[in-house]
Amino acid sequence: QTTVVRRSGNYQPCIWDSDYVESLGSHYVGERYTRQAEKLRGDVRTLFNNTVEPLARLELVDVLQRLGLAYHFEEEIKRTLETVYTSSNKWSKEDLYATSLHFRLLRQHGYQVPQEVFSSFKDKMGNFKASLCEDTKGMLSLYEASYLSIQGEVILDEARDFTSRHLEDIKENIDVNLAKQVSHALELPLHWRMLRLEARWFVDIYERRENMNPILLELAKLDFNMVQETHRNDLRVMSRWWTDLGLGKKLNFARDRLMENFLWTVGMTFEPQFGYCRKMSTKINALLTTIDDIYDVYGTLDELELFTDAVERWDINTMEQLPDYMKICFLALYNSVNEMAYVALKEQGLNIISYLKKALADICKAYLLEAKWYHSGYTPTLEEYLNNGWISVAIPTMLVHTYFFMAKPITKEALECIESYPNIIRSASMIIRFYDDLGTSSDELQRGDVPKSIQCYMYETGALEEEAREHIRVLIRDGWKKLNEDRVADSPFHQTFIEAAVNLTRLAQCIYLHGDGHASQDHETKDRVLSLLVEPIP
Ligand SMILES: CC1(C)[C@@H]2CC[C@@]1(C)[C@@H](OP(=O)([O-])OP(=O)([O-])[O-])C2
Ligand SMILES: [Mg+2]
Ligand SMILES: [Mg+2]
Ligand SMILES: [Mg+2]
Ligand SMILES: [Mg+2]
Ligand SMILES: [Mg+2]
Repeated sequence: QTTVVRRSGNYQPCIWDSDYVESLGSHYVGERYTRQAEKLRGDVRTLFNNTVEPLARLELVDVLQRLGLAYHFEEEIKRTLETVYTSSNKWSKEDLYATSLHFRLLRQHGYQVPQEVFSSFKDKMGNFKASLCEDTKGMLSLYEASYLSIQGEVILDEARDFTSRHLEDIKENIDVNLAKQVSHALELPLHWRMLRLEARWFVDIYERRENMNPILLELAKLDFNMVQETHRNDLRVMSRWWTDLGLGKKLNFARDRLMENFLWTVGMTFEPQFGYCRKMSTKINALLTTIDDIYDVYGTLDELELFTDAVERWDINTMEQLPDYMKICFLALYNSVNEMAYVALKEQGLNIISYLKKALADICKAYLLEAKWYHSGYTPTLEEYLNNGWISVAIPTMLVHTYFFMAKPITKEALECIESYPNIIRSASMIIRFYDDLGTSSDELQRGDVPKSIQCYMYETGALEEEAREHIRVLIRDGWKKLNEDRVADSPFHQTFIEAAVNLTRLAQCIYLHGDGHASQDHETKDRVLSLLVEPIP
């Protein structure tokens, strides 16, 4: 019996004490708040009906979206955009701000708007007119609109480069609020931002606007705090589940990150009605995080083969062949996933076990291939790595489960294409693989892990690390163009699921923006948890 030398994740212990999480108070519950919110929503509907000028209506739509209130006014927004779209011939050709706002909102909601609407802002040489630089609001609006581009739209690429370059300079001599919005946008375009974080940030910006509407501000704060309350309730339940499950304590080589696994689900769908989806997705995320560490850090190749076989067979009797640490993980997975299947059978009369089992087997096989590469010292080509990496980043498995936690009803058409992973899942997963590697590969390589996209590219081309990172950032930008196409394409999935895939991509971007926000819980991720889940807006 050779002594097995096992690597360790060197992960920090969990900073969120479960007693603290489970003691998080309830503030915004009860009739008083629901009645107040209802009244304010009525006032906003009146405001909508009294706003007739098309540009003002679009600005109201934009503010409602940024404040996180759009989900209450989907009908009003749909009607507004429909009207604007059918009268697009009346758009002013001179006003860059208005044209960009029209373009961004219509594309965001799936309307086909040609990039040529911006041609009138170019000079006879085909460049964007230098005079546009005086119009900061217009330049900012064009910058944001350019991120709704799909592949091959040269005018929008030029618009992105033109505005990025000039917005860097002009932010000196403009009013402080607008300057804040410019630097916020340059850090990350609106289209890529996590909705809840953006709402939290924009409330503070909106409050300082001279033309702000106090009804919108009051509703934005109240709704944010009431939604945060529902998230806190979901979190408390899942913290209790994780503590009772005891997996984080038993397998102390793996990440114990219940809070972050929950945060992923809030990023995916924040609306109160999707509490079940957040809770079940938290279970899947927590189990996959643990299994990822079994494959990446702890398991020997023989053991990993056994675990992969057990998941593929989905047969409780295969447990006997597993080492103890895998027995408890397999049984936790088996019980949790079968319970999810039970709920679908009870509520919708469908046996979905084969779909869940396939998604789990696919990821274990992807994990195993990476482990084989690592243990044999093989560095795959970037293409080889990515063909496996879009699955091993766990997003396809997570989204297949999310579909079943969200869909009412689960449809035959969706079942037929979910198994082969539709484009929306593939493009979101690929981008998240890139974000994950940018954020986690330095630590992963230190502890010993398969070469990641950055290292594969360096190995294949001889590029330096910074060049390789820049290449990955270009692939992310191109990935978003693909995602922009997939998010509006015909599909058997309802828009909430499509948006969940896009939101997961946005969440990954912010988790990994400054390193491994999933494993290292302090700094950015801690502030985010506090502002999103703990501290109400005063
Ligand atoms: C939920 C997840 C996206 C999935 C499991 C934990 C993650 C945060 C990520 O963790 P990581 O170890 O960086 O994945 P990988 O690099 O080993 O694929 C992969
Ligand atoms: Mg919504
Ligand atoms: Mg642990
Ligand atoms: Mg890993
Ligand atoms: Mg891994
Ligand atoms: Mg990683």
